[in-house]
Amino acid sequence: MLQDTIAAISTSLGEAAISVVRVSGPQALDMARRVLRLPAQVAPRQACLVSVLDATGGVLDHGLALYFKGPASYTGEDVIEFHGHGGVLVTQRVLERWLACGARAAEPGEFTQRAFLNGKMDLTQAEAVMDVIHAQSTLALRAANEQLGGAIGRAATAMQQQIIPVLAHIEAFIDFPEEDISPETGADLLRRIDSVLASARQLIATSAQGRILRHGARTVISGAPNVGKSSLLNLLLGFERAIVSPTAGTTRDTIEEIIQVHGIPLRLVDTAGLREAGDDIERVGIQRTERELERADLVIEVVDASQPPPASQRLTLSPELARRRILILNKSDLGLHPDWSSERAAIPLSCLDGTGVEALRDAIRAVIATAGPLAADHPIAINARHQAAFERCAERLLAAKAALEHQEAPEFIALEIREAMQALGDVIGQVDVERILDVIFSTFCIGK
Ligand SMILES: Nc1nc2c(c(=O)[nH]1)N(C=O)[C@@H](CNc1ccc(C(=O)N[C@@H](CCC(=O)O)C(=O)O)cc1)CN2
Ligand SMILES: Nc1nc2c(ncn2[C@@H]2O[C@H](COP(=O)(O)OP(=O)(O)OP(=O)(O)O)[C@@H](O)[C@H]2O)c(=O)[nH]1
Ligand SMILES: [Mg+2]
Repeated sequence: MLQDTIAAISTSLGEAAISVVRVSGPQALDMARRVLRLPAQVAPRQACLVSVLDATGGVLDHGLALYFKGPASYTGEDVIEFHGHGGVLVTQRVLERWLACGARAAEPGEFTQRAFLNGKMDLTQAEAVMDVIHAQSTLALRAANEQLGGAIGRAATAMQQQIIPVLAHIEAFIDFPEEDISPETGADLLRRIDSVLASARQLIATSAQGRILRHGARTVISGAPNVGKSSLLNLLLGFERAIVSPTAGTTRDTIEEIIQVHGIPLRLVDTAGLREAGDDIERVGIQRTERELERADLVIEVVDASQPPPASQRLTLSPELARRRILILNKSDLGLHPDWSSERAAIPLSCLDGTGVEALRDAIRAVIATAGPLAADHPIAINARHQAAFERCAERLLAAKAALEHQEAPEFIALEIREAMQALGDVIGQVDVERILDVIFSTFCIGK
């Protein structure tokens, strides 16, 4: 299957200064001799200025060709890159030339999949490639680069290295059924298992941060109509995204935007003000608000603090969510009504003059940090797939511990430990690869 040669436009299609068409596979250089006007000798990794020829020998484009001789390439195969002019039509025509000369259009993620299959990177590194591309904040990018550098793969491998001697030890007892595992040996094995368990738990603890860094912390701005929710969204965004007006019920649908606060990506959701609904549209808007609140990582509750606290209309949040709520006393430029002074943790703010925005940013960072270690001091942040695998590993290790403590048959203990090993292998893509590969690479961009 790896015998064919694939080609794709690796840059995004739209008018740009340059674009890259990338080709990988055993026929890459032969095809290049037909598609490009190449010199007789092509030195690997040396850019040369060439023309792309159409079927009749006419010129389609001029650009730079790069030849990477396998295995010293991204995919581990022979790779040719053509860096041409970044027009939509010209780039598509260049790709068509490669296809006409026998290349196959690459599937999404296929270049990186080949890099993985050829041993250029482990599975966590392959996943990190898309994390780097998707990163929307400094911390997300740092965590992605850490993973691309192999940090998670190394952690999983180190855990496997710790388990291997335990497994070897227990398997030795399978071969000598007359011997029992001595209490000292048992205690030593338990200690080693515990140490791997501790590593697994440490990594699992980074998954909440991982989700926030990859997908953004879902931050719902909510409150009664007209308190300034949309004004706050606009203020945080830095431009007038949402319509602001003195009419209550201006925002009817939820509005989502991504911002970065102290390096953390936030998915900000502006909502329809919560009140007894006036019409059907408003009722649907309010239902959406309630749904958003259910899955929020953070709630910014806005009140008009120039007015006394309303009798009703304040949010009722689950205790869990209440800990992740920030109360904003908006319209502080009009003077704060004294009845709000009992709200000690609340932040006075004005969307008109910008007072309080820094205090809000700091509060957001503090609340997000309660979800787990921040990437700044601990750049490892695992994804949901790694989390599931590390959890499976921890479960199997716990089962192995229990079996060891109850002096069960070594065959049984070994089975549990082998499954823990396999879970770690899944993280880096060592075993049973086919099952997970398609799922991962199908989410890639074409040409990556
Ligand atoms: N033009 C271009 N830019 C790119 C890529 C690419 O494929 N082409 N990349 C692709 O996504 C990323 C860079 N990643 C790369 C990783 C390895 C190799 C490579 O040639 N590796 C060889 C040689 C290593 C070396 O010289 O030290 C190897 O691993 O053997 C190239 C790009 C981002 N920028
Ligand atoms: N004085 C003052 N007025 C503000 C402030 N923030 C918002 N306003 C005004 O309050 C009114 C309502 O603002 P919006 O941002 O539309 O309020 P909202 O909460 O999104 O309202 P709905 O979408 O209708 O629920 C507008 O006239 C804003 O100009 C503030 O900090 N100070
Ligand atoms: Mg609004």
